[in-house]
Amino acid sequence: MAHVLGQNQYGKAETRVVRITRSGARHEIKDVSVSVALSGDLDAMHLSGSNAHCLPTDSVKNTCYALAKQYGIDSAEGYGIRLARHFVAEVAPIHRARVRIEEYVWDRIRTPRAPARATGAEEADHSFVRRGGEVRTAEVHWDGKALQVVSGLKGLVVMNSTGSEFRGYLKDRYTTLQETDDRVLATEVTARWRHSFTGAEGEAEPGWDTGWAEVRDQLLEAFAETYSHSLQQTLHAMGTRVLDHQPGVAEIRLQLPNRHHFPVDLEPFGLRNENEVFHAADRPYGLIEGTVHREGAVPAIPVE
Ligand SMILES: O=c1[nH]c(=O)c2[nH]c(=O)[nH]c2[nH]1
Repeated sequence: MAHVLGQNQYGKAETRVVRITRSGARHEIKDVSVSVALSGDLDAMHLSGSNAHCLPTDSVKNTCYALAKQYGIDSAEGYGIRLARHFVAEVAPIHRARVRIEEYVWDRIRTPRAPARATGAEEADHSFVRRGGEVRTAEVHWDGKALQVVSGLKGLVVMNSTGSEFRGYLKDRYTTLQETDDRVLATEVTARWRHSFTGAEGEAEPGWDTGWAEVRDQLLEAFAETYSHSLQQTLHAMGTRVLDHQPGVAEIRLQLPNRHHFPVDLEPFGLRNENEVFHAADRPYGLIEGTVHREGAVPAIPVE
């Protein structure tokens, strides 16, 4: 008995598009994951092996980038409608398109040093923190004699849409990376800081909550205000900022994965990508880690 081909669809899932709009110094960012499923006259592809009706999923992905460049991403819905209409209108065998979009929302980092503007004083022009997903951590060790308290946070995702370069690095025969004087710098901060508090009789306990909030602010401010030659240098600036302002913190350890944003090559479609459309890669990632401690303090936060 013959079997019947039932519902089928295909497309590209989870294309990560970051669209930066640069209106002068003040940037806007849109960060989405797009999943497109197309269906239509695709029976022959499954039954006979003819690919004549198949627009490659690679082209579907490219379309996501190209339309983001040409029309921007005004809203997830608007972008989704544009994409869905595009495939049905432009690709003859395609009769239905389903476009799912997840949008990651970014807020501007607030820093006292940001230029005051009519539109949002104290908000950085090109430094952003991703909303949601952040976790506060604490680790306490007590062996009956010595107390060790380490506060922390993880999942704090930040981005500078400019103000970052990476050049002058060592090159060997396997180096293909091109130098850049203007790149997107994005990372997901894991920070742990050890308090000098010993819990001795009569020693005042620090305000854990206010201290934690201050450290978070200082990490964000340093990230936003540092012109970055590398993530390593930014790490040092962030750690130093915390030690400068928190006398009760003896050391801070930071783990900063470099969340690479690769400019998409739009030349094949006759479009110029002027640092506007990026592919946000999730792996592999550079992993930059380091401790900043006070002179004389013996680092005790474990290296993971
Ligand atoms: O800030 C960076 N540090 C690196 O060590 C590195 N390595 C790399 O390929 N890109 C970058 N960026």
